Amino acid sequence: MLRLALLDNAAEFDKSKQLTQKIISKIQRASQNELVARSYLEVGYSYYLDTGMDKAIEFYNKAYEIYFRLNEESGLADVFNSLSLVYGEQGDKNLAVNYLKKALAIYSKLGYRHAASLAHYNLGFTYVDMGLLEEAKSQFSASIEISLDIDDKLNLAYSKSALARIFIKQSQFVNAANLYKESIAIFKYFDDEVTSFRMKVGLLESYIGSKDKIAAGKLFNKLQIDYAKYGQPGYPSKFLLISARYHELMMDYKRAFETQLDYSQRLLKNFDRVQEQDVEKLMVEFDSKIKESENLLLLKDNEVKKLRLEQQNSRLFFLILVSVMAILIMVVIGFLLYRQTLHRTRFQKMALRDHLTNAPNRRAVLQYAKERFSEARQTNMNFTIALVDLDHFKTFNDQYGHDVGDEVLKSFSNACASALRKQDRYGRYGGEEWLLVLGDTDKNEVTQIFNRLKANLEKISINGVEKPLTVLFSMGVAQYDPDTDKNVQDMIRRADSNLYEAKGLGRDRVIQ
Ligand SMILES: Nc1nc2c(ncn2[C@@H]2O[C@H](COP(=O)(O)OP(=O)(O)OP(=O)(O)O)[C@@H](O)[C@H]2O)c(=O)[nH]1
Repeated sequence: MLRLALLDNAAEFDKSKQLTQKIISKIQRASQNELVARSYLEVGYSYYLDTGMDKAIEFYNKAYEIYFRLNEESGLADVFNSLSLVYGEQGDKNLAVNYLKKALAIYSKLGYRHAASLAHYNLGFTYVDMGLLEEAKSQFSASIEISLDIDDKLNLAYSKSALARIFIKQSQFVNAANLYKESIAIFKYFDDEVTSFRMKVGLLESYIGSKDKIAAGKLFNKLQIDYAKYGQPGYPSKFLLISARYHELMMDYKRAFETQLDYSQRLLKNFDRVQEQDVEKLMVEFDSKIKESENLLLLKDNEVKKLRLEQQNSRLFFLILVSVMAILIMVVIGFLLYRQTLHRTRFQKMALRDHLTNAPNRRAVLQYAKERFSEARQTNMNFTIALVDLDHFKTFNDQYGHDVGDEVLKSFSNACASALRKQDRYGRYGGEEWLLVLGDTDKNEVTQIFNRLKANLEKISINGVEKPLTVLFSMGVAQYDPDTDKNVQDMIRRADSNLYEAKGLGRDRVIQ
């Protein structure tokens, strides 16, 4: 199953399909028990990642039949959750909502509060897509309430920022600003500067909305420095769009125009990368909004003519007015383009997070590793990857139940977040397997990171478990070697074989 996950991540879908067939034939020979149902879920998820939605539904339904026969409610809830993802992606939002509600009812009944808060969160986003903002608000509020109760800081921060976004849509800028501030404080606590930056852009948008020039000015200056650090070159960052609105607020129309133009050009380049289907949809809406823009242009044109008659001597004034009109049109067009991409960007973001631990998922961390790899090839800089696998993790599930196993995974994610340095990233790679991507790091520093992580996992308190638990893990490391590594998968294979060796030598160690 882990091999299947590795192939999915490496986008080696042909091999993944062969392996899938093998798993299916083995499953068919095995007895119809819970393990089989879990395997169907995994195979379904593999098809989902490869956009084989019909096959994904087929396997989720097989898992459903077994869980239904076994009367295994938590399994049923997982199936509903998975189905909601598929239908949400296919655009059937009503069905996605129905499945999420069913999963939520079960998680609430069983007291799986973490899973319930995530289901509220996902429901909130589905409602936003359907334009049901009040329903979305109550889902995000419920997610906030549970996250506060179970002290899940990350989910709390994400839910608050989602709620803030709705307040912005409803022009309740003071409420939005307060929520963004609370959310920023949490991301700072986790040292997550990149997400903090995104939230601060939301805060700036709130200040601009409430026309608070002083607060907006201070924040804008800070964000310009952050943008140089955390912005993606060439990408149509939302920060640019908000910057244009900021300059407009400050009546610096020239900069507003230039920034808006820069944003629009990046956005147009980005269109090449979106699917044809998305573009068609965008164009339909774009056309109708262009007509609105033309009407606006006509209106403004009349105004200009009138002003020209009244102020024929004032050439300068005329030029300023034309500039303002151009900016207005660009802002309207930019806003429409932004609305289209927002939808897609949010789903992309959700697709990059692990639902259980809130950590980056395997797709996200692998993408990051690939970027670091091509950077290292071009600049000859060093970088390191490490595969981490929890030791005897199955015994946590067997001894204390699946719920405690989930908590152990969350604790491991939190331990990673505090043990790693600013230049490092991590993500959940498989069930209890994690991938760390480390910046320029020698062997000694790898050992230090291993020890820091180990120290963080020495005494973990978990609700419902009397004594603190100690979580051990094994780590396999690979340094980038320009002579042998042709792609990041070569490095992962070497790290995997070191991990295998660490396990063979008795676990609880790092091999590099
Ligand atoms: N609670 C919980 N368990 C999971 C999750 N994903 C995978 N698992 C379980 O993790 C266990 C992994 O077990 P094994 O692959 O045998 O490995 P292990 O027990 O960690 O032993 P070693 O890796 O050999 O040290 C399986 O029982 C899976 O069911 C999850 O999201 N939550």
